[in-house]
Amino acid sequence: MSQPKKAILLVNLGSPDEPTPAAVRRYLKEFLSDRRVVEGTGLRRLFWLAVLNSIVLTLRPKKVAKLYASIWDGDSPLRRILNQQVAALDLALQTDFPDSGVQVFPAMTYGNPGLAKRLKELSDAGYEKILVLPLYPQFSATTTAPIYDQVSAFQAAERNFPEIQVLKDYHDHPLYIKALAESVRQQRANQAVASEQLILSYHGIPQEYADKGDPYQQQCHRTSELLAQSLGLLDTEWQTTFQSRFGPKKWLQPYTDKTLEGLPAKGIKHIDIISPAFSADCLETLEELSIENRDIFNAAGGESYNYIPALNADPAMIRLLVGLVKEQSSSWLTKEN
Ligand SMILES: C=CC1=C(C)c2cc3[nH]c(cc4nc(cc5[nH]c(cc1n2)c(C)c5CCC(=O)O)C(CCC(=O)O)=C4C)c(C)c3C=C
Ligand SMILES: [Fe+2]
Ligand SMILES: [Fe+2]
Repeated sequence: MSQPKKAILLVNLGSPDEPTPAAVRRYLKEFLSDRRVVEGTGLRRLFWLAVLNSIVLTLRPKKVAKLYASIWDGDSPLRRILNQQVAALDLALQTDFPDSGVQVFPAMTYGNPGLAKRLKELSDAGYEKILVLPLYPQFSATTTAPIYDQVSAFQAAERNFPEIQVLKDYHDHPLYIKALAESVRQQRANQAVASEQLILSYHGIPQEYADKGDPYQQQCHRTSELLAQSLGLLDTEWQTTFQSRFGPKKWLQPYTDKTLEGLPAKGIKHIDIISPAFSADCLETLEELSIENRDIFNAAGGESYNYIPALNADPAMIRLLVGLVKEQSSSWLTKEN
């Protein structure tokens, strides 16, 4: 009897197709029109769409295209690393479970390769089971929920569709914490001057979203606590901050840039900084954290600033992904299923 075709979809946020103002504009329009990302109904929604079209999409693409150009590496790092993660997970599964028949594919919530199109392609190609792994360790209604929305919209539009399962989060998964801890230890083993603090900088969300029940902030704090415990850090040796503010509203605090600006005056001049919410390096880490925030820290009197890369396609990340697949769909990995 032939086996049902099974697919694993690794999904990340998305990037523009190229680092040009026109491509960035298309990407930002799709991303920032999502009601999960910028909430609001009625007049608030109309006001946001007016601001988006008249101000944001006029001014931002030119500035952001330059930032993307400064980190572009034949492709957006986020998409290039997603493809590496897909290839590495696929290889690990074919090696460990050669008869499983499971195949791994990339998808992105916004831009290409788009999730909605990918689901339709897999369904048309006869895949009967799909495991969607959003590459967001912490669940947020602004990032993971849009993946659920696209899966539901796809199913709502079809008469018959594959069985689809979506992983909600892995913020406290032992293999995730272990992978983060290993990367901090590796950084610390090689440094000339010992760091005084580990900064855990997460992408922010508007404070209002957290107040209304988004569990993201709590999950970020839990990840930080588990990582600090695993590294045996004292309370004074680490702190959690939030980066990548967008717009004039209050976002989760403390803000990364303001914190970094204040550290040297408190006598903390040597730091390591890691961004556990990003499973792959991207604009927000390679540019904002590694360049902009480094400059802020150094200008305030900081002396060493070590950015610890995202887990990317490191073996520890792939072990985590294999672990997640086993837990979510262990039966897929045997021949009969
Ligand atoms: C209201 C706006 C935004 C919310 C809420 C938000 C949440 C959020 N985003 C990520 C992960 C990423 N964001 C990235 C870029 C990015 N984010 C926003 C806005 C919001 N994000 C914008 C406008 C942009 C684009 C760049 C810019 O114009 O400043 C990226 C990088 C993409 C890349 O191609 O490199 C990632 C990844 C998380 C995890 C999150 C909330 C939990
Ligand atoms: Fe973002
Ligand atoms: Fe940013």
